[in-house]
Amino acid sequence: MAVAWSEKASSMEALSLSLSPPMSPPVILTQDELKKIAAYKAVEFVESGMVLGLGTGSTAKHAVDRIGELLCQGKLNNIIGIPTSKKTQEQAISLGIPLSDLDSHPTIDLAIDGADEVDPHLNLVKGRGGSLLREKMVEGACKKFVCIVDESKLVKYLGGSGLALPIEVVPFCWNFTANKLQNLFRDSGCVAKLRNDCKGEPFLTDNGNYIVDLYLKEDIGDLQVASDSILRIAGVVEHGMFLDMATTVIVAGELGITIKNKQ
Ligand SMILES: O=C[C@H](O)[C@H](O)[C@H](O)COP(=O)(O)O
Repeated sequence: MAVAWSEKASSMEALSLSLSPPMSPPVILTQDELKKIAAYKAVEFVESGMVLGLGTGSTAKHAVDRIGELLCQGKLNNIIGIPTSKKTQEQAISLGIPLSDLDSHPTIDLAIDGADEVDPHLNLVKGRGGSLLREKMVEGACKKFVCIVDESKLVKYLGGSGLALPIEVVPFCWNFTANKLQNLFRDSGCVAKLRNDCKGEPFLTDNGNYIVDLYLKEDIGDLQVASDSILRIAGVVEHGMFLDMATTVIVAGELGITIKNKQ
């Protein structure tokens, strides 16, 4: 379902963005504004009393801010948030969103989170912010997972953006694991690189693990086969492909919002 900006006043009003009158030049929105529009639209799915998976990243941050705002205004009540990272946990606490975890709430009504890539079948790449493991645990426990992206995240196939497919690995002999991963996809011209932080040290996930980023030159074919092969390598904790998990993807682009639902 595609909705043009001019017809989509409610999301835009929520953002207090001024729309051009009909026939005037199109409004040029920044990437962050598009992320915010997708996030606000997703929060329209939130109802009082829900247990919510709270995503991580620059897009999900807008959704968490909006949930906090609606709680503060009394327009939402009795929300319980399950954060997907320490950063989101801190943000939610600062906004006064009550929090819990999967141990206490093993079933989540709705999760809202961003993605790094979305393919035409609504498969995702996630984890370029390093939060893929907790995201996969939380979003795997959801009745509904609404993914929110700006249109730059749409790809023909996973890996198609030329950016990384992140794999969380244990630090022990990470180079051994990285070589195994690179060999697995050598026919796709794969290069595996350990992710470093801004100080040049190995990037540490919230779980104390490392991230090996896989750069793929070609489509890796059957994603379920690829997923199973990655997870069979000892040393791999989880990968950033989220296959068949998103129930809805909200895409914000220059021409409007597109809502894609899982078939
Ligand atoms: O680890 C990070 C998460 O998977 C993010 O949801 C993903 O990287 C998208 O982040 P952003 O909304 O900042 O592009």
